[in-house]
Amino acid sequence: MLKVAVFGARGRMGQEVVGAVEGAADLELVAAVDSGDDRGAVEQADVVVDFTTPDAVMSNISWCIDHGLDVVVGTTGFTPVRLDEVRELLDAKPGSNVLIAPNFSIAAVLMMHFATKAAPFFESVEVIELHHPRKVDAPSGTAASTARAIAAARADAGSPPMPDATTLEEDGARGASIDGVHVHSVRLQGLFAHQEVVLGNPGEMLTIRDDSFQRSSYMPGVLAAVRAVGDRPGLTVGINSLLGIGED
Ligand SMILES: NC(=O)C1=CN([C@@H]2O[C@H](COP(=O)(O)OP(=O)(O)OC[C@H]3O[C@@H](n4cnc5c(N)ncnc54)[C@H](O)[C@@H]3O)[C@@H](O)[C@H]2O)C=CC1
Ligand SMILES: O=C(O)C1=N[C@H](C(=O)O)C[C@H](O)C1
Repeated sequence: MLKVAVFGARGRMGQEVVGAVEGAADLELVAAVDSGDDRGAVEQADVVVDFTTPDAVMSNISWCIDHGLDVVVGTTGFTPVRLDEVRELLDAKPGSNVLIAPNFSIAAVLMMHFATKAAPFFESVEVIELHHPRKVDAPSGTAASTARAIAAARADAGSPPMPDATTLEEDGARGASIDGVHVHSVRLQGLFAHQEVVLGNPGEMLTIRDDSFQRSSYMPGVLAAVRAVGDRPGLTVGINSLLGIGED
């Protein structure tokens, strides 16, 4: 039995992860902790799963590395700078493995993969993410990660800058620009988690869209990561390699 602890256990995702771990025959839930709870039982775990907040997650990872525990992280807020900080923590105290994924849903992982492949074939690409209004961060971690991957794919392919004549703009009207890719965030009652990547050429358009309707959509990916992280030294970003989908 692989022993699992959950950080953020009383949150929306944490509760779903607790249920998924309890329902898996090969996993044992040894601790379910939230803000302010005692962490004593976490030290028995093989793997900690973190779905907390962008403010808390770096110190949580650091705590796990200090205690020699492997970590699966779904919490958002991971810029390239933060990923480098995690690598530095691992270098300073080897022994733990960390897997960080902006999105554990198969549909979202494929959406990001297809969008990255398609991006160099189009003159214009923008990202529109739509979420429930209780979400605290914008843009979503998935959208930020998609934009970075699209920008990298276009740079590798030698794509020219995207056409855009905007010189007069109300603040924020063109969304966030992440590595030059515009990202627009919608927060709407009734929605859960959705993203479109829109790609345009003269006379044609491609839309790549994924929809998560419920948090159970993340659980196969989270449990696959829990089972795999022990065999993946250092930092793994994304679950593409676990699913055999191209490169992370
Ligand atoms: N990677 C993925 O596939 C997904 C990622 N997320 C991300 O997961 C994170 C959590 O989302 P939700 O569950 O909706 O948020 P939430 O606000 O419902 O839950 C966060 C929980 O973390 C707790 N918490 C805060 N600091 C803590 C600490 N230091 N130790 C332990 N617990 C702590 C809070 O008290 C709260 O219960 C967000 O960053 C969200 O964007 C959400 C869905 C899927
Ligand atoms: O907060 C959420 O709900 C979600 N957060 C993740 C993100 O920011 O990308 C994943 C998914 O979109 C749901």
